[in-house]
Amino acid sequence: MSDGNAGLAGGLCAVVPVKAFDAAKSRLAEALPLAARPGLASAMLEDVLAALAAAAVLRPERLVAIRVVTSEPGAAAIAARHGAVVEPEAAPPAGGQGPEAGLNAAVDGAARRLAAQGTEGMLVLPADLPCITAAEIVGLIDAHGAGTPGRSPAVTLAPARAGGGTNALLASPPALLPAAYGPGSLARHSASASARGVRPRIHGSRGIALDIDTPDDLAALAGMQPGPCTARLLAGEPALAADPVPDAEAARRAEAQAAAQEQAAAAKERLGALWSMLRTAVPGSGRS
Ligand SMILES: Nc1nc2c(ncn2[C@@H]2O[C@H](COP(=O)(O)OP(=O)(O)OP(=O)(O)O)[C@@H](O)[C@H]2O)c(=O)[nH]1
Ligand SMILES: O=C(O)[C@H](O)COP(=O)(O)O
Repeated sequence: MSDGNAGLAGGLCAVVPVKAFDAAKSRLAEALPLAARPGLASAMLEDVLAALAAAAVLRPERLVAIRVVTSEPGAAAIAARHGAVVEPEAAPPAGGQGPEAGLNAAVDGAARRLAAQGTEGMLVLPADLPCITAAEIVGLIDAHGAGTPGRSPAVTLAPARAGGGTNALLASPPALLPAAYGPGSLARHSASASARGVRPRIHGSRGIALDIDTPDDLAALAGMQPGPCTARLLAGEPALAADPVPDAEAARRAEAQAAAQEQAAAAKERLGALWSMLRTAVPGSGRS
Protein backbone atom coordinates (compact mmCIF):
# COMPACT_ATOMS: atom_id res chain seq x y z
CA MET A 1 0.00 0.00 0.00
CA SER A 2 1.16 3.55 -0.67
CA ASP A 3 2.53 5.47 2.32
CA GLY A 4 0.49 8.54 1.47
CA ASN A 5 0.67 10.23 -1.90
CA ALA A 6 3.09 8.07 -3.83
CA GLY A 7 1.86 5.46 -6.30
CA LEU A 8 -1.82 6.43 -6.23
CA ALA A 9 -2.32 6.89 -9.96
CA GLY A 10 -3.16 3.31 -10.83
CA GLY A 11 -5.69 2.47 -8.17
CA LEU A 12 -8.36 3.36 -5.66
CA CYS A 13 -7.85 5.22 -2.42
CA ALA A 14 -10.21 4.46 0.46
CA VAL A 15 -11.44 7.51 2.37
CA VAL A 16 -12.96 7.10 5.83
CA PRO A 17 -14.45 10.33 7.24
CA VAL A 18 -14.44 10.39 11.04
CA LYS A 19 -16.31 12.85 13.28
CA ALA A 20 -14.85 13.75 16.69
CA PHE A 21 -15.45 10.69 18.89
CA ASP A 22 -17.08 12.67 21.69
CA ALA A 23 -19.68 14.10 19.29
CA ALA A 24 -20.29 10.86 17.37
CA LYS A 25 -23.33 8.61 17.40
CA SER A 26 -25.65 11.17 18.97
CA ARG A 27 -28.67 9.32 17.56
CA LEU A 28 -27.85 6.43 19.91
CA ALA A 29 -28.53 8.65 22.93
CA GLU A 30 -31.62 6.66 23.92
CA ALA A 31 -29.70 3.38 23.99
CA LEU A 32 -26.19 4.44 25.03
CA PRO A 33 -25.05 7.10 27.53
CA LEU A 34 -22.72 9.80 26.24
CA ALA A 35 -19.76 8.21 28.03
CA ALA A 36 -20.14 4.95 26.07
CA ARG A 37 -20.41 6.45 22.59
CA PRO A 38 -16.77 7.45 21.91
CA GLY A 39 -15.68 3.87 22.72
CA LEU A 40 -18.17 2.44 20.24
CA ALA A 41 -17.15 4.97 17.56
CA SER A 42 -13.47 4.12 17.93
CA ALA A 43 -14.06 0.33 18.05
CA MET A 44 -16.10 0.48 14.83
CA LEU A 45 -13.41 2.61 13.16
CA GLU A 46 -10.82 0.01 14.20
CA ASP A 47 -12.91 -2.78 12.57
CA VAL A 48 -13.52 -0.82 9.35
CA LEU A 49 -9.81 -0.02 8.97
CA ALA A 50 -8.83 -3.63 9.70
CA ALA A 51 -11.20 -4.84 6.95
CA LEU A 52 -9.78 -2.24 4.55
CA ALA A 53 -6.19 -3.21 5.36
CA ALA A 54 -7.01 -6.88 4.72
CA ALA A 55 -8.76 -5.98 1.44
CA ALA A 56 -5.66 -4.03 0.38
CA VAL A 57 -3.61 -7.18 0.90
CA LEU A 58 -6.05 -9.16 -1.27
CA ARG A 59 -6.23 -6.53 -4.05
CA PRO A 60 -2.90 -4.70 -3.75
CA GLU A 61 -3.03 -3.46 -7.32
CA ARG A 62 -6.53 -1.95 -6.87
CA LEU A 63 -6.74 -0.64 -3.29
CA VAL A 64 -3.55 1.35 -3.00
CA ALA A 65 -4.07 3.66 0.00
CA ILE A 66 -6.34 4.33 2.97
CA ARG A 67 -6.99 7.82 4.32
CA VAL A 68 -8.85 8.88 7.43
CA VAL A 69 -10.23 12.42 7.14
CA THR A 70 -10.78 13.84 10.58
CA SER A 71 -10.06 16.42 13.24
CA GLU A 72 -10.25 13.69 15.95
CA PRO A 73 -6.83 13.38 17.64
CA GLY A 74 -7.58 9.83 18.83
CA ALA A 75 -7.92 8.58 15.25
CA ALA A 76 -4.20 8.90 14.53
CA ALA A 77 -3.09 5.89 16.56
CA ILE A 78 -5.90 3.73 15.18
CA ALA A 79 -5.09 4.76 11.60
CA ALA A 80 -1.40 4.05 12.10
CA ARG A 81 -2.14 0.51 13.31
CA HIS A 82 -3.78 -0.26 9.96
CA GLY A 83 -1.42 1.53 7.61
CA ALA A 84 -3.85 4.40 7.02
CA VAL A 85 -2.82 8.05 6.70
CA VAL A 86 -4.68 10.81 8.55
CA GLU A 87 -5.69 13.91 6.63
CA PRO A 88 -7.00 16.87 8.61
CA GLU A 89 -10.47 17.84 7.43
CA ALA A 90 -11.32 21.23 6.03
CA ALA A 91 -13.87 23.27 7.97
CA PRO A 92 -17.34 23.02 6.39
CA PRO A 93 -18.40 26.08 4.41
CA ALA A 94 -19.98 28.79 6.58
CA GLY A 95 -23.74 28.30 6.63
CA GLY A 96 -23.25 24.75 5.22
CA GLN A 97 -26.50 22.84 4.95
CA GLY A 98 -27.73 20.39 7.54
CA PRO A 99 -25.99 18.09 9.99
CA GLU A 100 -24.12 16.37 7.13
CA ALA A 101 -22.37 19.59 6.01
CA GLY A 102 -19.16 18.58 7.82
CA LEU A 103 -19.21 15.08 6.34
CA ASN A 104 -19.85 16.32 2.79
CA ALA A 105 -17.11 18.96 3.06
CA ALA A 106 -14.64 16.38 4.42
CA VAL A 107 -15.35 13.92 1.57
CA ASP A 108 -15.28 16.61 -1.13
CA GLY A 109 -11.96 17.91 0.20
CA ALA A 110 -10.45 14.41 0.11
CA ALA A 111 -11.82 13.85 -3.42
CA ARG A 112 -10.27 17.09 -4.68
CA ARG A 113 -6.88 16.19 -3.23
CA LEU A 114 -7.01 12.71 -4.77
CA ALA A 115 -8.04 14.12 -8.15
CA ALA A 116 -5.13 16.56 -8.03
CA GLN A 117 -2.80 13.64 -7.36
CA GLY A 118 -4.11 11.76 -10.39
CA THR A 119 -5.70 8.94 -8.40
CA GLU A 120 -7.92 6.69 -10.49
CA GLY A 121 -10.79 6.48 -8.02
CA MET A 122 -12.05 6.91 -4.46
CA LEU A 123 -13.90 4.49 -2.19
CA VAL A 124 -15.73 6.28 0.65
CA LEU A 125 -16.75 4.17 3.64
CA PRO A 126 -18.20 5.58 6.87
CA ALA A 127 -16.54 4.49 10.09
CA ASP A 128 -19.74 2.98 11.52
CA LEU A 129 -19.88 -0.33 9.60
CA PRO A 130 -18.82 -2.84 12.28
CA CYS A 131 -19.79 -5.93 10.22
CA ILE A 132 -17.92 -5.05 7.04
CA THR A 133 -15.48 -7.73 5.87
CA ALA A 134 -12.47 -7.70 3.58
CA ALA A 135 -14.33 -10.09 1.26
CA GLU A 136 -17.18 -7.59 0.93
CA ILE A 137 -14.78 -4.76 0.13
CA VAL A 138 -13.11 -6.95 -2.50
CA GLY A 139 -16.57 -7.74 -3.95
CA LEU A 140 -17.33 -4.03 -4.16
CA ILE A 141 -14.00 -3.20 -5.81
CA ASP A 142 -14.42 -6.05 -8.31
CA ALA A 143 -17.96 -4.90 -9.13
CA HIS A 144 -16.60 -1.41 -9.81
CA GLY A 145 -14.34 -2.89 -12.48
CA ALA A 146 -10.71 -2.92 -13.40
CA GLY A 147 -8.81 0.32 -13.47
CA THR A 148 -7.26 1.17 -16.80
CA PRO A 149 -5.46 4.35 -17.74
CA GLY A 150 -8.06 6.88 -18.88
CA ARG A 151 -10.93 4.53 -18.03
CA SER A 152 -14.47 5.78 -18.47
CA PRO A 153 -16.07 7.35 -15.43
CA ALA A 154 -17.78 4.84 -13.13
CA VAL A 155 -19.86 4.94 -9.96
CA THR A 156 -20.67 2.01 -7.65
CA LEU A 157 -22.91 2.49 -4.62
CA ALA A 158 -23.73 0.19 -1.70
CA PRO A 159 -27.04 0.99 0.01
CA ALA A 160 -27.68 1.23 3.74
CA ARG A 161 -30.32 -1.22 4.99
CA ALA A 162 -32.38 1.72 6.30
CA GLY A 163 -32.94 5.40 5.57
CA GLY A 164 -31.94 5.32 1.89
CA GLY A 165 -28.32 6.05 2.84
CA THR A 166 -25.10 5.41 0.94
CA ASN A 167 -22.80 3.09 2.89
CA ALA A 168 -20.15 2.81 0.18
CA LEU A 169 -19.47 5.22 -2.64
CA LEU A 170 -16.91 4.36 -5.32
CA ALA A 171 -16.22 7.02 -7.89
CA SER A 172 -13.72 7.04 -10.74
CA PRO A 173 -12.39 9.69 -11.07
CA PRO A 174 -12.50 10.66 -7.38
CA ALA A 175 -14.22 14.04 -7.69
CA LEU A 176 -16.80 12.89 -10.27
CA LEU A 177 -19.75 13.57 -7.90
CA PRO A 178 -20.20 16.09 -5.10
CA ALA A 179 -20.83 14.27 -1.81
CA ALA A 180 -24.55 14.49 -0.97
CA TYR A 181 -24.79 12.54 2.30
CA GLY A 182 -27.87 12.88 4.46
CA PRO A 183 -31.16 10.93 4.56
CA GLY A 184 -32.00 9.53 1.10
CA SER A 185 -28.46 10.08 -0.21
CA LEU A 186 -28.44 6.91 -2.32
CA ALA A 187 -31.06 8.39 -4.66
CA ARG A 188 -29.16 11.70 -4.81
CA HIS A 189 -25.81 10.02 -5.57
CA SER A 190 -27.50 7.83 -8.23
CA ALA A 191 -29.21 10.81 -9.87
CA SER A 192 -25.99 12.80 -9.77
CA ALA A 193 -24.12 9.97 -11.57
CA SER A 194 -26.89 9.67 -14.18
CA ALA A 195 -26.81 13.43 -14.76
CA ARG A 196 -23.12 13.01 -15.63
CA GLY A 197 -23.91 10.26 -18.12
CA VAL A 198 -22.75 7.44 -15.82
CA ARG A 199 -25.11 4.59 -14.99
CA PRO A 200 -24.49 3.83 -11.29
CA ARG A 201 -23.98 0.21 -10.27
CA ILE A 202 -25.89 -0.64 -7.08
CA HIS A 203 -24.02 -3.32 -5.16
CA GLY A 204 -25.85 -4.73 -2.13
CA SER A 205 -23.74 -6.31 0.59
CA ARG A 206 -25.09 -7.50 3.95
CA GLY A 207 -22.31 -6.36 6.30
CA ILE A 208 -21.81 -3.06 4.50
CA ALA A 209 -25.55 -2.36 4.68
CA LEU A 210 -25.59 -2.13 8.48
CA ASP A 211 -24.39 1.27 9.64
CA ILE A 212 -24.98 1.95 13.29
CA ASP A 213 -27.06 5.10 13.56
CA THR A 214 -30.05 4.24 15.75
CA PRO A 215 -30.96 1.92 18.64
CA ASP A 216 -32.69 -0.26 16.03
CA ASP A 217 -29.36 -0.67 14.16
CA LEU A 218 -27.70 -1.67 17.45
CA ALA A 219 -30.40 -4.30 17.94
CA ALA A 220 -29.77 -5.59 14.39
CA LEU A 221 -26.15 -6.29 15.40
CA ALA A 222 -27.43 -9.18 17.50
CA GLY A 223 -28.09 -11.24 14.36
CA MET A 224 -24.81 -10.30 12.70
CA GLN A 225 -21.12 -10.84 13.17
CA PRO A 226 -19.39 -7.59 14.09
CA GLY A 227 -15.62 -7.23 13.77
CA PRO A 228 -13.50 -8.21 16.78
CA CYS A 229 -13.15 -4.76 18.39
CA THR A 230 -16.87 -4.00 18.30
CA ALA A 231 -17.74 -7.57 19.36
CA ARG A 232 -15.51 -7.34 22.44
CA LEU A 233 -16.88 -3.95 23.35
CA LEU A 234 -20.48 -5.19 23.11
CA ALA A 235 -19.56 -8.25 25.18
CA GLY A 236 -18.15 -5.95 27.86
CA GLU A 237 -14.63 -7.31 27.37
CA PRO A 238 -11.51 -5.15 27.36
CA ALA A 239 -10.43 -3.78 23.99
CA LEU A 240 -8.34 -6.08 21.82
CA ALA A 241 -4.68 -5.37 21.42
CA ALA A 242 -4.50 -4.29 17.81
CA ASP A 243 -3.93 -6.99 15.25
CA PRO A 244 -0.93 -6.29 13.10
CA VAL A 245 -1.54 -5.44 9.44
CA PRO A 246 -2.56 -8.87 8.07
CA ASP A 247 -0.31 -10.92 5.86
CA ALA A 248 -1.61 -12.20 2.53
CA GLU A 249 -2.19 -15.74 3.83
CA ALA A 250 -4.25 -14.59 6.85
CA ALA A 251 -6.29 -12.29 4.63
CA ARG A 252 -6.96 -15.13 2.14
CA ARG A 253 -8.05 -17.42 5.00
CA ALA A 254 -10.41 -14.74 6.32
CA GLU A 255 -11.82 -14.21 2.83
CA ALA A 256 -12.38 -17.96 2.32
CA GLN A 257 -14.06 -18.21 5.72
CA ALA A 258 -16.36 -15.27 5.01
CA ALA A 259 -17.24 -16.68 1.56
CA ALA A 260 -18.04 -20.09 3.08
CA GLN A 261 -20.28 -18.46 5.70
CA GLU A 262 -22.05 -16.48 2.99
CA GLN A 263 -22.58 -19.63 0.88
CA ALA A 264 -23.95 -21.54 3.87
CA ALA A 265 -26.39 -18.72 4.67
CA ALA A 266 -27.52 -18.55 1.01
CA ALA A 267 -28.00 -22.35 0.85
CA LYS A 268 -30.06 -22.25 4.05
CA GLU A 269 -32.20 -19.48 2.58
CA ARG A 270 -32.72 -21.45 -0.68
CA LEU A 271 -33.68 -24.57 1.26
CA GLY A 272 -36.18 -22.57 3.33
CA ALA A 273 -37.73 -21.11 0.16
CA LEU A 274 -37.90 -24.56 -1.47
CA TRP A 275 -39.51 -26.04 1.62
CA SER A 276 -42.22 -23.39 1.78
CA MET A 277 -42.84 -23.76 -2.00
CA LEU A 278 -43.29 -27.51 -1.52
CA ARG A 279 -45.67 -26.96 1.36
CA THR A 280 -47.77 -24.62 -0.78
CA ALA A 281 -47.66 -26.83 -3.88
CA VAL A 282 -48.42 -30.13 -2.11
CA PRO A 283 -51.07 -29.52 0.55
CA GLY A 284 -50.52 -31.74 3.56
CA SER A 285 -46.79 -32.23 2.75
CA GLY A 286 -45.79 -30.22 5.82
CA ARG A 287 -45.08 -31.96 9.05
CA SER A 288 -46.93 -29.48 11.23
N1 LIG B 1 -14.61 14.14 8.96
C1 LIG B 1 -15.89 14.16 9.30
N2 LIG B 1 -16.58 13.01 9.36
C2 LIG B 1 -17.89 13.06 9.73
C3 LIG B 1 -18.55 14.26 10.06
N3 LIG B 1 -19.83 13.97 10.39
C4 LIG B 1 -19.97 12.63 10.28
N4 LIG B 1 -18.79 12.08 9.90
C5 LIG B 1 -18.51 10.66 9.67
O1 LIG B 1 -19.37 10.21 8.64
C6 LIG B 1 -19.81 8.89 8.87
C7 LIG B 1 -21.34 8.83 8.96
O2 LIG B 1 -21.66 9.66 10.04
P1 LIG B 1 -23.10 9.75 10.68
O3 LIG B 1 -23.63 8.43 11.03
O4 LIG B 1 -23.94 10.61 9.79
O5 LIG B 1 -22.75 10.63 11.97
P2 LIG B 1 -22.31 10.14 13.42
O6 LIG B 1 -21.60 11.18 14.10
O7 LIG B 1 -21.50 8.88 13.30
O8 LIG B 1 -23.70 9.87 14.14
P3 LIG B 1 -24.82 10.95 14.62
O9 LIG B 1 -24.19 11.87 15.63
O10 LIG B 1 -25.87 10.10 15.22
O11 LIG B 1 -25.27 11.68 13.38
C8 LIG B 1 -19.09 8.44 10.14
O12 LIG B 1 -17.88 7.84 9.75
C9 LIG B 1 -18.81 9.76 10.85
O13 LIG B 1 -17.72 9.68 11.74
C10 LIG B 1 -17.79 15.48 9.99
O14 LIG B 1 -18.26 16.57 10.28
N5 LIG B 1 -16.48 15.36 9.62
O1 LIG C 1 -26.21 9.64 3.48
C1 LIG C 1 -25.99 8.82 4.32
O2 LIG C 1 -25.78 7.62 4.08
C2 LIG C 1 -25.95 9.28 5.75
O3 LIG C 1 -26.39 10.52 5.99
C3 LIG C 1 -24.54 9.24 6.26
O4 LIG C 1 -24.44 8.15 6.96
P1 LIG C 1 -25.48 7.79 8.15
O5 LIG C 1 -26.56 6.98 7.49
O6 LIG C 1 -24.55 7.01 8.99
O7 LIG C 1 -25.97 9.05 8.76
